Amino acid sequence: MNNSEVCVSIRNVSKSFGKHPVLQNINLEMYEGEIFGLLGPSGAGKTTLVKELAGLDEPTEGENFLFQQKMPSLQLIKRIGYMAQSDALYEDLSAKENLQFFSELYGLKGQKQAQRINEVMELVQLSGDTTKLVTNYSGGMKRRLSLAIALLHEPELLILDEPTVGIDPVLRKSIWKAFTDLKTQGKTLIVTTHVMDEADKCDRLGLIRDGKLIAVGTPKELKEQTNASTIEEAFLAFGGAEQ
Ligand SMILES: Nc1ncnc2c1ncn2[C@@H]1O[C@H](COP(=O)(O)OP(=O)(O)OP(=O)(O)O)[C@@H](O)[C@H]1O
Repeated sequence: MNNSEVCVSIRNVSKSFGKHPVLQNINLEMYEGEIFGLLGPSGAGKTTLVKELAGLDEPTEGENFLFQQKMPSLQLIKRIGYMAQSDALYEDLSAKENLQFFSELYGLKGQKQAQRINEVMELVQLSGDTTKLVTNYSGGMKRRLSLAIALLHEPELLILDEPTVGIDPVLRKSIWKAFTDLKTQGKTLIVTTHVMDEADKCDRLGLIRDGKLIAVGTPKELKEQTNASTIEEAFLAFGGAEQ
């Protein structure tokens, strides 16, 4: 993995909201073609960090680089797919109309647009509900539609903030299968999660607590370093709080 190209470089990044430090001197590199998991309890700073990586916020100190370019960068928008923690969907439109709207933003038109909409809806198993209004979607369906939107323009880097919240275990499994398929195609995925069995599916993990990166490594390395049999135990041994 370390021979791969660096895709994301987080350099001395700190972030404060007023006097409240939320990220404290984070240094981290992520490589092309890996699934990198950011794991930490609620309020640890995961969303704040991935928002910066998606170009939606900026650090108070330090710099973030994606594909060797400093963020935020408008040029990189087409290369990134971002799925926010709360779904940013038009409730009064159908799923298909939402997808068409976002396709236009990315310059996807005509036959290519129709093809991509079919592909992503199949991937998230919503093909039968394309014409339904989003307001009539369940929470899990909305999560899946948000994921479909993030995938529309075939981005090289996917930044997914708790992508499987509210999704049942069976579908969660198939979504993780889709993540590993995307990785096989050479995509890079950054996934924030609280869920320990998801953490185990990542190639590498960054454990975050109170805005600090307390450990980085493969799930196996993190468990071995702490003599732990589970990621949860490893997290606690590194000084993390209860999940
Ligand atoms: N715009 C903001 N203004 C003030 N404080 C903020 C803002 N955004 C986030 N915070 C604070 O920053 C801290 C980290 O929040 P963040 O959402 O990054 O955590 P998280 O690890 O993603 O948590 P969760 O898993 O619950 O989403 C929290 O204390 C939160 O209240």
